[in-house]
Order: sequence, then structure tokens, then C-alpha cells
Amino acid sequence: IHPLASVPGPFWARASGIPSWYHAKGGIRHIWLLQLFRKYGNIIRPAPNLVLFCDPEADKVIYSNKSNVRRSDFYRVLKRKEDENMPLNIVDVSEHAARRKLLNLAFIEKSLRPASRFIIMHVDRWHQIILDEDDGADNWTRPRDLASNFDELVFDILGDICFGKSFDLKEPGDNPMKAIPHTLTEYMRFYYPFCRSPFLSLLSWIKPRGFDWLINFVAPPLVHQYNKFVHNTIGNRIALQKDQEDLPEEERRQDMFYFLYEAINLGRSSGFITYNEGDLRADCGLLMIAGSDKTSLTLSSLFFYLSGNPIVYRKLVDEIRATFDSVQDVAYGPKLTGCIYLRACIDEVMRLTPVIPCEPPRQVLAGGIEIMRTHYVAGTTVGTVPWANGRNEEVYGDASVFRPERWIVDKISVTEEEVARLKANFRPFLSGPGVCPGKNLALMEMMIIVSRTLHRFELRRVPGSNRGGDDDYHYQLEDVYVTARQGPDVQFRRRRES
Ligand code: HEM
Repeated sequence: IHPLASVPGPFWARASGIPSWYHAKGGIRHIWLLQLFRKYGNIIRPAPNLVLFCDPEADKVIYSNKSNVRRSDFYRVLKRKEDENMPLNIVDVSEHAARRKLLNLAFIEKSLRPASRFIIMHVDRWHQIILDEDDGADNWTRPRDLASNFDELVFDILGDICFGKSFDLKEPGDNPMKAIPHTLTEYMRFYYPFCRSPFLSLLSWIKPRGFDWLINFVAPPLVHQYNKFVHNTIGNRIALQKDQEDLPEEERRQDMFYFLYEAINLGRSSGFITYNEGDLRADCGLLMIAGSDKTSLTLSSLFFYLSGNPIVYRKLVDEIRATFDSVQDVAYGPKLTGCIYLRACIDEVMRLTPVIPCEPPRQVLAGGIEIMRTHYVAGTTVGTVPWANGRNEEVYGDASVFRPERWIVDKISVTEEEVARLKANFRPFLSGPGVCPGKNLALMEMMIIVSRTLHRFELRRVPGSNRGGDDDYHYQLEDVYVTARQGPDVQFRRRRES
């Protein structure tokens, strides 16, 4: 008898990995899994060797630093090329930890401080483009699809801080690179079903034996163009780093790249593993992909909910305008981080539209693991599903309502214990060894973008449009490991006094 025989799930899903793969192929696996939790309870078996949980305690056990698991082969198959060695694809626990120690150097306080300047520069330039295109925007501007606007803005920001060069995607006029975010998503839509395939071990074996070559051969030409652009830009950035070697530290360009490049010289004597130019290039590529899609999704979703909830929108604008006298004052610092309603809006959006909607899969190691009083043997794949976690009515009660107030202690109806209880079920940046290193950068980026934009502009949804939303006015996404989405369609109008 199979050790998972008692775990409930649909017959065909328990017998074969095909239903899970099929839903991944359609981009709706997160919705399917939520339905299974509603039907079978908070522990389900959606594939023969896979157990998923919808429970805060299980989430904590699986994604903790001490958990007896490693990343599953899903992450190996996600790897683009065998010789591209980035932390996201490393499944061995200690090997991953050693590489993460190096990658974390890009996120130290010293590297994040200058990032704020680059973010402000790009947001202001985006605003200028809106104003120029709409004759000063004294009336409502033409409709804008924020999914693509934010893709462009965030890509430009990350290009600048990861490689020292903006992609200029948001600039008006022709630029073949403009199609890049869309092409990368399309590529993932094609590739992702392989990662959720029932034949992961086989795929992992054939990848270096011709499969990678084949995938590379059929990849859209723009993906190659993007890779070439990134390769050349990093080459130029390395040259700049070498040119500036003799300058005093404060005169050198100190972006995230700067700190990663310096890691090449650290070596074993400083307690690090060796890091070479190939690793550096792989890490820069990872930062671009990992950083852009998630930030852009969260911003699009936030503007969707703001433009559909006038009371929340008004409260947020009031907070921002009461905190900063003018748009020029909006910068990263204690005043911005003190905007608790802004932070609550961001948290509420990350609850409803998690950036990784399906489970980050973990494989149980020798000795097994105990989750919710049940022992799971080595080799079982376990996980929790952020899309379902955020909709868990046992935790949130009115889980389907967009209500940022639930995250704010108000001494009347929301106590500190209540917020702590919610937060125990809320890991938008994951936890444990694979936790997102970009959390602080992402929060800084989103807070600056939202505050500067709402200080400068009024916002409204294009009348009659619900693009990006479902029938219940919730923002929707397609799970392709990263996410595909559309809308909202919005219009801006310059605030007179800003
Ligand atoms: C709203 C914004 C963001 C959210 C919610 C978020 C969330 C996450 C999550 C859930 C993961 C785990 C993915 C997995 O294991 O499958 C992750 C990984 C990662 N994120 Fe973020 N992220 C955000 C923005 C960023 C930014 C701005 C950067 C950097 C520029 C970044 C860099 C990374 C990297 C490098 C990893 C891989 C870590 C590893 O493999 O050890 N993220 N992020």
C-alpha cells in the first residue's frame, strides 16, 4: 500500500501526474488546487507523490531553515542551461547556502541606499512621459494598461541597478526590447509545463543530453536577443568597474552589480566559496527575472484594487499627502516606511495575488518529516499553495474581501495578537533557505512608486473596464511560475497642487 494512500484527492490525480500537469499547462493550476482544498480539506494529494497543505503550521514547518527538506527537481528542470549556475536552481542545501551568502552581498544596506536614487529617477521619468504624451495631463490621460507600464518601468529600474544600464523600455518610440517582458512570459508559458511534468527525474536527466539544446533551438528569437543584450551590457559594466578601480570609493558607480563584482576577489580566505565571472553573470540574470515580474505584478494588482475601491484609495492618498508636503519630498526613509496604511495595502495585495501562486515544491530528505502530526517519508514532495493560503477562511474570515485594515492594530477591533495570527500565515517573500533576498529592495521600490505616483496624479479606472479582474472584481493571474496578467486599464490626471 502506498504511504500516501490515506491522503485525499481526486482519483486520477492520485493515480497519475497528468491532471496536475494539464492544469499547469493551462495556467490555472493555482485555481484547481484551491478548488481541491475546498472539496477535500486542508491536506490534499494532487499528484501521486505530492502532498499539499493549507495550514499556517504546515507552512512554517516546511519552509523553515531547519526543515528536513530540499528543493525538488522542479528547480533543476527550471534551469535554462547546464553551465548556468544560479542559486534558484541549486537543490543541494549546503551548496545553495554557500551561493546565497555571496548573492546576499548585493542586498546589503550600502548597496540599497543608492538604489533609491535610481528608482526615483525612473519613476519621475515615467511621470514625465505621461505628462508629455497627454499635454500636461490636466484632464484624464488616455487609458494605460498598467500591467505593461509597470513591466517596462520595473525592467528599466532593475537594468540600471543590476547592470548599470536601463533597457529604456518605457521610452516612447520604437525599441525592439519593448517586447521583452511579454516574450519572457510567453517563453515561460511554453516551458513551465515541463517543470510540473510527471517525468521530472527523466527530464532532469535528459536536459544536459540534448533537451536544453532543443529548447534553446525553439526559443523565440527575442529571447536570444535579450540574452545577447544582457551579455553585452554586463561586459560593458565589467569594463566600467575595472576603469573605476583606482577612483575613490564614493566616485565609483555603486549599484548591486558593484558589490557582486567585488565578491570575485573575496575567495575562500574570507569564508566564501570561489565566485567567478560566469557566476556573476548568472546572478545578474537571475536578479532581473526574479525581481521584475514579481514587483510588477504586485504593483498592477495594487492599482487594480485601488482603482476599484474608492474608500481605500482616498485613505491611502490622504496618508501619503499628509506625510509628504510635495512629491519631491517622497523618498525612502523613516517617513515612507512609517506610512502604515500604504504597507497594509501592499500586504493585502500580496495576500490576494501572491507572486508564486502555486507551491514552491520541497522534497523530504532521509529521516522524513512530521507535518501536522503525520510522518512523511523521504522522497515525498510537500508544499503549501500561496494562492490558497491567502484565501483560507479559517485564518482570514472574510478572505475574499480586499480590506487593508486587517493588517493594522487599532486597539478596538484589531489587536496585536490578531495581526500576529494573520502574519503567521503570510510569507509573500517565502521563508527558510530560499527566502527572497530582494524583499527590502522590492518594498522600497513599490513604496516609492506608489507614493510618488499618487502624490502627483489622481487615478481612476477607465469607465466600464474590469480588465484583469474576474466576476467578483478580484485581480487574476495566470500561473506560469512567473505570472501572466493584464490590466488594469487606468487614467491619470495631474493634481494641481503637487
Ligand atoms: C513584490 C516583490 C517580490 C516578491 C513578493 C518576491 C518573492 C519571492 C519568492 C516567493 C521567492 C521564492 C521563489 C521560489 O523559491 O520558487 C523569491 C525568490 C527570489 N527573489 Fe524575490 N520577490 C520580490 C522581488 C524581488 C526583487 C526586487 C529581487 C531582486 C532584484 C528579488 C530577488 C529574488 C531572488 C534572487 C530569488 C531567488 C532566491 C534563491 O534562489 O535563493 N525578488 N522571491
